Amino acid sequence: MSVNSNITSLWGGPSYPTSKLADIFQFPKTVNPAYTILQGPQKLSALMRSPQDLSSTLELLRKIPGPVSFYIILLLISLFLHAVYKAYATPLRHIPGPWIAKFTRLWLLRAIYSREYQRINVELHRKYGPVVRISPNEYSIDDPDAANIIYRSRDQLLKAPRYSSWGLPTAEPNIFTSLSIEHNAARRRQIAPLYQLSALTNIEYQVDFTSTTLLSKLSAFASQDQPIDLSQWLQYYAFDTVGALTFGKPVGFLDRGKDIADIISTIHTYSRYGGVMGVFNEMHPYVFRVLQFLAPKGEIGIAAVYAFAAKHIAEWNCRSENEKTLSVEQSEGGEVLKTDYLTSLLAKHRRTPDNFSVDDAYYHIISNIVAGGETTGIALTAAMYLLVKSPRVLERLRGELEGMKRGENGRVGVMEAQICGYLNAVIKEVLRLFPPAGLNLPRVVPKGGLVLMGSWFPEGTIVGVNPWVAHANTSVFGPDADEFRPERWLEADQACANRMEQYFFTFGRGPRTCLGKSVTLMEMMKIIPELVLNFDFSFAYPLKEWSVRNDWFVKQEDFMVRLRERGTGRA
Ligand code: HEM
Repeated sequence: MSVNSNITSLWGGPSYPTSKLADIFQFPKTVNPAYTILQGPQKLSALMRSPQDLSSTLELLRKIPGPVSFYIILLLISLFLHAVYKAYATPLRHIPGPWIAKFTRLWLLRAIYSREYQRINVELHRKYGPVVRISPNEYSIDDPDAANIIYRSRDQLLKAPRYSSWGLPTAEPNIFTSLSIEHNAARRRQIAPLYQLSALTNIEYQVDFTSTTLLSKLSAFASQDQPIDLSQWLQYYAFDTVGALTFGKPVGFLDRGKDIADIISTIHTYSRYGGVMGVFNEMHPYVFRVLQFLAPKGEIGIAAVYAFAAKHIAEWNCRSENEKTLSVEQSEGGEVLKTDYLTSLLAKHRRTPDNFSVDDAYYHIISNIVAGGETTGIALTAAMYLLVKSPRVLERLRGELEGMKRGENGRVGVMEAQICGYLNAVIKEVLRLFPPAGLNLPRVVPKGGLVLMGSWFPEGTIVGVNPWVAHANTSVFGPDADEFRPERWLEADQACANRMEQYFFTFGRGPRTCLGKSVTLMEMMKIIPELVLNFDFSFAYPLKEWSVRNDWFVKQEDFMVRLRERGTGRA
């Protein structure tokens, strides 16, 4: 697959900011009764709950000329009988859950569409217990022993087809969306060493560069005593940082103080699309093509990320042979990061052109931006929010950090941060209380079925744990699981610590665990100390809460703060 074909085959962009995409799911207002049935999850569930609506719909259907209405009624009856059969002809019919979810995936669709799935899912488990039926063939699990089986490393369970909805049906699946164990493993092997913390420390100066830009922006806001949306600036920071690590220079969100080419909002809308569409993933290739057809053409949104990457590859290709050799030499010595991911991967291509193509490099770097920007921005926002809300924790953290050693350039080094016990406990607790991924991580029960929590789950059943549910489990994290208390990670005895560690789902579990975990941790370890040492933050509007929306990534907005420089840091 050539670089160009990749770019042109894309769904081009931000055409649908979150609110607009929602409109796509609303069918046109029309007198055609078939549309009345299809008008979206809310209407449909209302229809199912209300016999009056149902009878009026049947009345409408009756008005359609003879044979057509006959076939529609036949179709509805067969669908109904099929749903009833699926609901009860399973050994898992005793598993509790919302009544309607036994019969149709529409309950799940509606719950995800509501953008509050993490809250709904936690409440479901509080009401029904450790296993809940959330669709005719899908079960949400909250049990550490069952989780050990579902996310095991040997004989790993396949990812559920839902993941394909985050992929482009016209292209090779990416590492995250791939449903094939072999494909995923082969692709992961190509780059995994470059994502270890030891490799990343070589290029942490890229993080320092964007940190300095963020801190000077915040200083300016502090001197103007201007309220700012910190969630937005931390998103710019996270995207610029992962951009710098990937391409050797930031995309420029911080400098320009805006979402360039709507890249950030498009990635977010795309994650919402994947989450909602995943429930009926078999329709994704068709819906995607329609959206692609409707999307404005040009280098905007995700297409802009691809174009940005293609431009950097082209620039590298235009270098003289001498320069190229030099950059290969700079990156020689096996799998090491010398300047950025792209240069290292192109160097890998240069060393072993038959095993690793330029397109392979292209394939890998895109996922850095798509998977690594928003997630880290969310984690940083959660950290700052929880610290502003918890003066006790903030004070203890500052106490630890004030004496910490700095690197030569005056910035906090990851090696120094790694040995700060309380800082690491704070980061862990933030990621526990506010995991950025907010849907179940579904897997398919393999041939022969599985016994989970004493029940037999037949082959093909979908099972999964939601990080929000796991982290609210009081038997693992204690009766104060709802509280932000970093000390829990420092005080726990070995057995309890192991149990918490095993049930820590922020980055997933098992062989498909997050590849970029160390990238995020490095960013958090470096920037959180800088922020809390350099500034005092206070809520700009104490009575107004931030807004949180679950679109697979549980993103915050309107985290409005005022800042004051403390004079003890080194902004
Ligand atoms: C707070 C930050 C992050 C969170 C919460 C997060 C969360 C996750 C989760 C939960 C999964 C596993 C999904 C599953 O099992 O269904 C995952 C996979 C993945 N993540 Fe992250 N992630 C973060 C940052 C990053 C970064 C910075 C990168 C890249 C630079 C990245 C790249 C990936 C990739 C490539 C996968 C797919 C791995 C595979 O399936 O083999 N992530 N992430």
